[in-house]
Amino acid sequence: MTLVAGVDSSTQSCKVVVRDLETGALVRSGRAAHPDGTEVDPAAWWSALRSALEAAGGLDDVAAISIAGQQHGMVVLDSEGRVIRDALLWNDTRSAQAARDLIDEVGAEAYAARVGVVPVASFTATKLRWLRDAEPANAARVAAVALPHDWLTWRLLGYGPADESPLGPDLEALTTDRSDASGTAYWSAGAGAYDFELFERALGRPGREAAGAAGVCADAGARDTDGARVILPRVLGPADAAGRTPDGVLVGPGAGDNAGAALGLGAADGDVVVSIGTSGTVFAVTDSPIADPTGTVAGFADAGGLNLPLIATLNAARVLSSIADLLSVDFDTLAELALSGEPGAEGVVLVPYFEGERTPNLPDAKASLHGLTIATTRPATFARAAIEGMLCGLADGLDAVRAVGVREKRILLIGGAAQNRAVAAIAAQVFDAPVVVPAPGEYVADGGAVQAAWALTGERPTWTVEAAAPLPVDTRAVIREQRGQYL
Ligand SMILES: Nc1ncnc2c1ncn2[C@@H]1O[C@H](COP(=O)(O)OP(=O)(O)O)[C@@H](O)[C@H]1O
Ligand SMILES: O=C(CO)[C@@H](O)[C@H](O)COP(=O)(O)O
Repeated sequence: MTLVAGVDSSTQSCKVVVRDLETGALVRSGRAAHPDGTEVDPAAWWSALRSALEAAGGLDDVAAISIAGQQHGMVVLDSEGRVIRDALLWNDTRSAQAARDLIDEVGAEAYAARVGVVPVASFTATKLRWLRDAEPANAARVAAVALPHDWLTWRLLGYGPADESPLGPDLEALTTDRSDASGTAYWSAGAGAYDFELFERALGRPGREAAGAAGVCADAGARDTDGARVILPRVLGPADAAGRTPDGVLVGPGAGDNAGAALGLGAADGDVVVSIGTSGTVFAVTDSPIADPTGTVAGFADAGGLNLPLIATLNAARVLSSIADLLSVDFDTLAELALSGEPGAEGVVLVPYFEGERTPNLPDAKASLHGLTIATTRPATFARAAIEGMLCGLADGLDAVRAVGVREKRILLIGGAAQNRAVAAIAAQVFDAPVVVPAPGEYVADGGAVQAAWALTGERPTWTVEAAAPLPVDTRAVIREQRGQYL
């Protein structure tokens, strides 16, 4: 049996799946936790990846692997391959002013036209601008900029600081893929190329694409050794390999986690994916790139050679864990409480902007609870209002992706919180389209396994994904309508 592995290095944890190349059957899996916080030492991800791989039985009998991961995080490396400062994650909003500055300088329409996105605090470019302004000494030391999955792929290939890796700090060996590159705000899915002027505008230093690992690099002249230009990872296509691990395991291109999920689910025309993890996301695979000058919908690339228009919220599964903690209940009891009441939670509305918000773009917002009376101040209304409030943000996201031309036949509901029976049931009352909850699984890591298989064989595998029957559409207008008065 030939085995392939996929990884999801997500915000809260690292998950590994090992699958049979032929049938796609799950053979083994493993996971390890990531630290909390929006600023993380990437060494913690490397350590979690190694633990999760060990828990999944290791790579000795695995032919190929590919790493998908949380998007946008800023990993800055010096010329010795060392991480200069902790990575700023996608949900770190300190670069909100930097985003506004970049838009003032370039213009929202120009950004959308050039790279398919208008900067918000999540995107890598804004974090680089923040670094330039807040930590100029660190900005001056930057020799390469990578995303979380790029950096982990590089480490897995054997690169890193000289005292920590067999192959040493060859920054030219850094790779990324189209999907993750498109979340930087300096790579265009439409053009299939970096926009180096936008990169330089962000960091204040010129950039260039990595030439390829030593001994592999076709164009030795492309290497410039004076370090004047900052290296950006070489962008791989869907079937490309990044290289091999020191033990000979083929390494696929990797992906942003949402693109990974689309691949793992086999999302096709008519499918809109709603993912409820640390982030809430709504996305679809489309033939044409989109450029939304309002910045609501990001024109990302997918991991299969197409496009992935996407909206993201900062407040998703953690809204539910916060309210469950507040009520001192587990997730099953939270579900029971939420389902014990009527749609609309007796007028109680949670606007759940606990962490600021990205859609709508309100990085400094806070959460608020409305409509309480003495009679409605009960665990059941809080539980329902939390789920309804979180889902309403995603329903607005569905409207936004529809507004750029996406037409869904069904919604595929995935991510940790999709396993909550109240979330699935209330989703059928909030959305106005059939909701399908695929079998519980790690679809981002599965996307990594698809990439590994693709890089190994040259063919995209056609594994089947099990899904329950669609939940009947049961839209209750009151849920979204009553919230309108509090936005
Ligand atoms: N039954 C459940 N009900 C609600 N939330 C859940 C449930 N199970 C897991 N979660 C939440 O899902 C999140 C993890 O989901 P996941 O998709 O793995 O997130 P990420 O990819 O962002 O790390 C955690 O915040 C966890 O608390
Ligand atoms: O910022 C985005 C997408 O643009 C997020 O979706 C991150 O990619 C993190 O994902 P999770 O850890 O929530 O899966």
